[in-house]
Amino acid sequence: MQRRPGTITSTSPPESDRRRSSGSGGETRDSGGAEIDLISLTKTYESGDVRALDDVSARLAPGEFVTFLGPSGAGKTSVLRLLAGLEFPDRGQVLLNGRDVTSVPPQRREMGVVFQDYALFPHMTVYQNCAFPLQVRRVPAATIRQTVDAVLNTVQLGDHGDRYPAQLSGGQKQRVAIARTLVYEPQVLLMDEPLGALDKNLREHMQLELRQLQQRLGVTCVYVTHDQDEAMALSDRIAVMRDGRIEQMGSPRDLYRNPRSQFVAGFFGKMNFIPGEVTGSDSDCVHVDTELGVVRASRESARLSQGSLTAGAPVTVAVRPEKVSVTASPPRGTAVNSLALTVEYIRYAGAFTYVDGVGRTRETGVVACKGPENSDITTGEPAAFHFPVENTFVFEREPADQRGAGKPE
Ligand SMILES: Nc1ncnc2c1ncn2[C@@H]1O[C@H](COP(=O)(O)OP(=O)(O)OP(=O)(O)O)[C@@H](O)[C@H]1O
Repeated sequence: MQRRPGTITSTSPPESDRRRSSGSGGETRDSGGAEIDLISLTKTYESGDVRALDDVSARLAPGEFVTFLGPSGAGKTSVLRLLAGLEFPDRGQVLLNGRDVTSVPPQRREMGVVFQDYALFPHMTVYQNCAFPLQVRRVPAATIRQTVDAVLNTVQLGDHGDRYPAQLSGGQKQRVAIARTLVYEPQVLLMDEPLGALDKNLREHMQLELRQLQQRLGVTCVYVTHDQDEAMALSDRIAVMRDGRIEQMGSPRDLYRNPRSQFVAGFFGKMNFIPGEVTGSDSDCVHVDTELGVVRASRESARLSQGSLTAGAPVTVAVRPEKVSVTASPPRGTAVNSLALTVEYIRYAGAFTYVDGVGRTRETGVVACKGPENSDITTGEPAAFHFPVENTFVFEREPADQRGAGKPE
């Protein structure tokens, strides 16, 4: 059954029978998530002197998984808290299926919230933890049993209902925390670093589970993390936040391939950054003088304002290690973007080999990511590092403390 746009649940019993049906395996089936509109959200906390959110706007499609990613203090949690109704904006609106819920209190929004600390009741079993919110709302016992059983099956804990939180692994506890929000049948799941407390292996496993669960239920998911790998693995789209604003929003692939700023480029995967100055441009390319030599970038991959295209403008050249080839001698023919460097390290990483090249001062360098073969390259010897003009970005130079993470180590 399709949900009516604009429906907001009250604290009354969940609409289990109308909206969710139990499959033969006792799994929950849901009819979809809500569309969310964030419109010009601006927020300054009373005790704070910084603007936590500054004109944040985004539209999230029903069933979409959107991650807010950014460094500490960028405003990620503030977005989530405004969405949940735990804070209210100074300006702007939150729409749920087109309906303004900006002033609606948290318990009247159809949203489940999961935080990093699972906040389970230690003296209650898994089943009781999930049943409690429904008991408080005086849902009939038979409905509670049916709903909790179905939800525990959904998170694959159907046979763990009698356990206490202390008898569960971190991943299982987090699944109970998720299950507890699903009993409300939310159209939206809000998650703030929910996997932050888990070790790497379990975290990766839970990422997969979370994504599968979200896709199965069709719920709209808003996720907060500062971990770019997690964001890439989970999301349909990522909003990269910085200083209370969305710097860029797009699919993981789009952000990786077409970063609009040095900050975003540095947040995804590894990136070589080489400082330089513009020497000129023609109809095809921007020319940049760097400590390693002259580099050209196609006009399409130059993210420069007209003012920064003038000779002498400080810029940063950026190229992905996997776009850099390295050979003992320069390639035949054109010498464009071919840098004569000294091989400092060769690092074998299983399927790949990283080759680190440095310039004369050894302060600036380029990392190439190659297949395992590299027999003609030797540590301490000269080599040519070359990369295509069309894969070379040029960004306005960022102050050192504002660059994104992710430079090749
Ligand atoms: N209750 C509050 N009172 C005052 N300032 C606050 C409050 N909550 C957040 N801030 C400030 O608002 C800004 C954004 O905080 P927010 O928690 O949204 O960032 P974040 O990106 O989630 O950071 P983190 O990754 O560290 O959790 C920060 O400068 C923070 O110090």
